[in-house]
Amino acid sequence: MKMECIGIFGGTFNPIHNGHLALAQTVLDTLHCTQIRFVPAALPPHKTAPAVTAQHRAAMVKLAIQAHPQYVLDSCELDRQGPSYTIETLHLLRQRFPEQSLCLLMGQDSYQQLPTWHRWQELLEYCHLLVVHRADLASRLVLHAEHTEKFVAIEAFASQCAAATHGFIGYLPESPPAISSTGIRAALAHPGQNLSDQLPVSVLQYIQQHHLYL
Ligand SMILES: Nc1ncnc2c1ncn2[C@@H]1O[C@H](COP(=O)(O)OP(=O)(O)OP(=O)(O)O)[C@@H](O)[C@H]1O
Ligand SMILES: O=C(O)c1ccc[n+]([C@@H]2O[C@H](COP(=O)([O-])O)[C@@H](O)[C@H]2O)c1
Repeated sequence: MKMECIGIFGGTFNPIHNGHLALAQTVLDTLHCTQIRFVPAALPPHKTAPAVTAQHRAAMVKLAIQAHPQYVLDSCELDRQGPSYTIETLHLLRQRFPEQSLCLLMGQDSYQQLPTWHRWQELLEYCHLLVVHRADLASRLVLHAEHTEKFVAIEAFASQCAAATHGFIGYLPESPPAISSTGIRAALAHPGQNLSDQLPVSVLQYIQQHHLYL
């Protein structure tokens, strides 16, 4: 029998953009997850505290995903104090979903930084890990030595996500568009630019209504 697979997509989402949404759609098409949980980081561990509050960032995620029945806003990191360590989020989600397969999603840039994450070697005890290629990153995926035995080709990875609760790594070579929140923030600081191909209109309207990123 196939196991339910839940995608976990953490990010600063400052703001959420079409690259994030394309990543989620590619994952849905590949893994047949029943849901993807978008988890905005309250205090991203490796970034300076965002000027835009976690509440605003979460509200933009909610708007961006509201029309998609398989996308869920998970605010669990907003309820915690201190840095938003992913291992703590996974611990919580594993308690909430003990029988399901959990798959942590991340872009290739995040994966290359993984050894700097809090208790990173324990991540695979809680979830699978799917790394998605990032078009604006020239280099190819460099697997961490600790992961070589856990890495499987994408077809086998999709099968493992339907058979095991955690423990495998996969790589999706299809790139979402080369969009970044950094680029969007820079563009928003110069009003008059057309960003409608980079983020949902509802998010753009929210940004304008609340005078964010000026
Ligand atoms: N265009 C993209 N292609 C592939 N992965 C992406 C893309 N944009 C973001 N991601 C991934 O989504 C996750 C959350 O990203 P994040 O919210 O930090 O957005 P970002 O665009 O990278 O932000 P910033 O430019 O502020 O660093 C990270 O794992 C990141 O690698
Ligand atoms: O747990 C950690 O130590 C850790 C370190 C860096 C990043 N993360 C998580 O990785 C996700 C993407 O991070 P960022 O900084 O690219 O938005 C987000 O959910 C962060 O909380 C987690």
